[in-house]
Formats: sequence, structure tokens, C-alpha cells
Amino acid sequence: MDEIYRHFEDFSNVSIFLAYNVNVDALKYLKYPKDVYGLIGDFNEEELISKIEEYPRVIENPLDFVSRLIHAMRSGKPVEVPIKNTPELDSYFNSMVYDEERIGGQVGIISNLLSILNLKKIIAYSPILSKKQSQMFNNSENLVFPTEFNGKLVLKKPIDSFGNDELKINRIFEYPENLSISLKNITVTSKRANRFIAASRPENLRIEVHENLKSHLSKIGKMVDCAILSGFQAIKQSYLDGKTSDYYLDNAIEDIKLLKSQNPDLKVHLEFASIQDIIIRKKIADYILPHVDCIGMDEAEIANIINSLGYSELSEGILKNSRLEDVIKASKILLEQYNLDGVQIHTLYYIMYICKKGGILSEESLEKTLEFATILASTKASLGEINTTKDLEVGLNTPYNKHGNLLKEIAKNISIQKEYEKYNIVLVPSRIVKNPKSTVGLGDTISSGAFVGYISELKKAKSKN
Ligand SMILES: Nc1ncnc2c1ncn2[C@@H]1O[C@H](COP(=O)(O)O)[C@@H](O)[C@H]1O
Ligand SMILES: O=P(O)(O)OC[C@H]1O[C@](O)(COP(=O)(O)O)[C@@H](O)[C@@H]1O
Ligand SMILES: [Mg+2]
Repeated sequence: MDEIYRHFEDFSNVSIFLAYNVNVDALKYLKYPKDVYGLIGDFNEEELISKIEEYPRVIENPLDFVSRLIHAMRSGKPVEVPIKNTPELDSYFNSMVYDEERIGGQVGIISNLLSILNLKKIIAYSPILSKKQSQMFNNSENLVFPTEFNGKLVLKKPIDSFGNDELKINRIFEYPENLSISLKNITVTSKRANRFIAASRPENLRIEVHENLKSHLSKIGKMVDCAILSGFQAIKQSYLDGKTSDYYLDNAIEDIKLLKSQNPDLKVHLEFASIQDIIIRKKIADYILPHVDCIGMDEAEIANIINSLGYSELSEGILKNSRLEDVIKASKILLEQYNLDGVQIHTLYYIMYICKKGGILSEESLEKTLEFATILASTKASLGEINTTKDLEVGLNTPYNKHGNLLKEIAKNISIQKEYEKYNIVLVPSRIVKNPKSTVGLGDTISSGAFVGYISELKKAKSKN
């Protein structure tokens, strides 16, 4: 166990604010072809095949769902598609039998992880918190939910903070590698184990800090060292009451400014997700990225965001060939276009930082935080959940993937090229779990582990100077 402490010593010097998304993840394991055939049911196979090619970006009916699921399995990539919350579709998803329920959403997953990593304080916020969601948070002294009462900021455990709010459930479909199904004359085989998220989008869920709490954001900003913001993927172009995405994105910028107003050193990380709506994807980049310090995303997400910015060839190249050179190029575009301090990318084979040179952290410190993130990911992939730091032994004992040394070498060679002279490129190979228990939440786990490790190292380095 002591070996673990080579990778993270102590995060008790870090306090963090998290917003905006918590939900319940209902997981269904599609282990055998019959599980997928069960979902296909009586659909006409020709219609299904043409729907797969049509590629619906919102799930409006069961056929849209099954077609996007099969499309995702064929690619083996992480995918999230919003559902239209009609009574028919809600009852279709409600009628399925799920294997497990867990806390979900970046804020939910990250809160519970960080609570066991012994952070000083975690202030986790979601604009809706039903009783069931609140019960899924760890009941831990370092994890609180902010509310307002009689004009005062109140920080209580999530279990003591729920309201009469709507329950948000996302449906997660986990499939293994090499799961094969046949449709007419085609066979679809999953390239690798991954998850498909059918994300609920209730009309009343608005990605924002409630008006009465907003006046306390600067105080919250002063209490913490850093923040992770997430959940923007749930913003719609417009709502029935006339509000628009611009309204919520402008509000989020205001939130960041308030958080930093009394604590200019506060570092803000944005955790990306899969965003089907191309207009919203571009808006999130243009509105929010200039106001955050760093971002975390997976390979498909960086490809998609680069596509929205007009780099379609580079984007297609990443999606098709997963070349490290292309991912680094895309990261540099984001760093420069939005003046970010750092971009963290997680892929099946590596986790990588590209940061502006000149920070006080050494490459060794950065590498240490990524190392820790790979251990977290392989632990969660093996066990499904991380419940104690003792679990991390599982991740530590998972070997690096076989391409690790080559990837490190490629990254090193690229980092010494003239066009990257202003950047540190640090890559750590992943520890791939061959048959993961589940894959949902791995990205959130990696990003938060790496980011908090970074902040912790930064604080230690500053206190030595
Ligand atoms: N089977 C796996 N073993 C270890 N790490 C894995 C495995 N599958 C995925 N990962 C890591 O998790 C991220 C997923 O990120 P999302 O943001 O959830 O898409 C992937 O990039 C790998 O680094
Ligand atoms: O977009 P939403 O509805 O906020 O949900 C985000 C979804 O992403 C997750 O946070 C998982 O993300 P990752 O797999 O990328 O780590 C799920 O728990 C959740 O269902
Ligand atoms: Mg992710």
C-alpha cells in the first residue's frame, strides 16, 4: 500500500467547488448478443439500419435509441445522446430492468471520489437535488452542499440539503469488447468495452446557480483553491419559457467571475462531455473556454470540438486513426485559441497534459499527477467503484498497456519540436483493464484526480518558494 503514497501524498491541502450536474446513473450491462437483440425486439431491421446511418442527435423514440446504441458499439467510442423527455419515452426507459444504480454526473462522481481522497473541503452544487440523488453522495464530513437560508450561506451534507426536486436518471448501457450482433447481412462487433449514455434532459433542469445562492459565490470562491465546472452539455438552444443557451452561458461566465472575484488565484477546470448539438458545442467553447484555466476531455470530445472550430480534416483524422500527433496538434489549437494554461486529454492508451511552459510545476510533478489518475482509472474500471484508498492497490497492480513506451517516445519527440517550444507535453500510459466491470465515470475520475493532484502540487510548490 505504501507504494500508492509515491503517487499521491496528501490532498488535505485542497478545497474545491464543483458544479453543475448530479444525476442517478441506472446501469444496464449488455453482456451477451441476446441482451442487444432484446432491445432490438421487433424493429424492422432495414429501418433500423437506415436509422443507424441517419444518426439521430436526439433520442425521440426507441428506434432512435437502439440505432445510436448500435452505432456507438460499432465505433467502440464513448457516446452520450440526450433524450427528449416525453411521457412515452420516459416510460420506455422506465420499463427496462437495470443492474445497478450509482451516483452520476461529473459533480456526483467527482464528489464521492474526492471525499475518500481526503480533501479538506468539497462544496458540491447542482441546481436540482432530489432526495434519492442526495442519498447517493458519500456521507462524509468533507463533502457539503451549499444552500441559502435567511440571506446566509449554509453548507450542510447533501443528505441534509435535498429539495422537492425532480429526479434525474440517465440510462447507461455498458457493453464489452467483441460483442457481435447480426442485422440482415451486416455484423456489428464492438471494437472495445465502452458505455453509451442516454441522457435525460428535463425541461426544468437549468444549468445555473440559483439566484439566491449567486450572491454567495464570491464567498465560496474564497473558501476554495479550485473549481471543476461541468454539465454544460445539458444546455438547450431554447426553453419553453423563452430563455436561451446564451442566457445560461452568460450566467456561467458570471459565476466564474464571481468565484474568482475574491480569490484571483482560484483555478477553474472545465470537464467536457459528448455534446450532440453542434451549435451548443461551439458556443460552450466560445463562451466558457476563455474564462477557465484548464480543460479535460476524451479523444472523441477533442475531435468533435476541433470540428466545430472548422478543423474538420484534423477532427476526422483523430476519430479514424487516433494518432497522438493529431491529438497534440488539436490540443495546441485549443490552448492558443482560448489562452488556456493546460489541456488534459484521456484516451484508452494514455493520459496527457499539454501546458504552457513557465509554471512552477516540474514535469516530474505533472507526471506524478497523471500517474495517479491512471491508477484511479484502472481501479474504477476493475471494481466499478472506488470506496477506499485501499482499493487503489488494484489499479496500481494493473500494468501499463503495451504501447506505453512508444507513446512516451512519440510525445517526447514532438515536445522538442520548435512549434512546441512554449509547451510542456507530459504523457503517461494508461493501465488498461481488459474486461472492465464498467466504464462510465472513468473520464471524470481521471480528470478530477489529475486536476486535484495538480492543485495540491502547486500549493506545496508555492509554499516552498
Ligand atoms: N478498460 C479500461 N481500463 C482503464 N482505463 C480505461 C478503460 N476504458 C477507458 N479507460 C479510460 O477512461 C477514459 C474514459 O473517459 P470518458 O471521459 O469517460 O470517455 C478513457 O479515455 C481511458 O483513459
Ligand atoms: O450530461 P449529463 O446528463 O449531465 O450526464 C453526464 C453523464 O456523464 C457521466 O458523468 C460520466 O462521464 P464520463 O464517463 O465521461 O466520466 C455520467 O455519470 C452521467 O450520466
Ligand atoms: Mg468524460
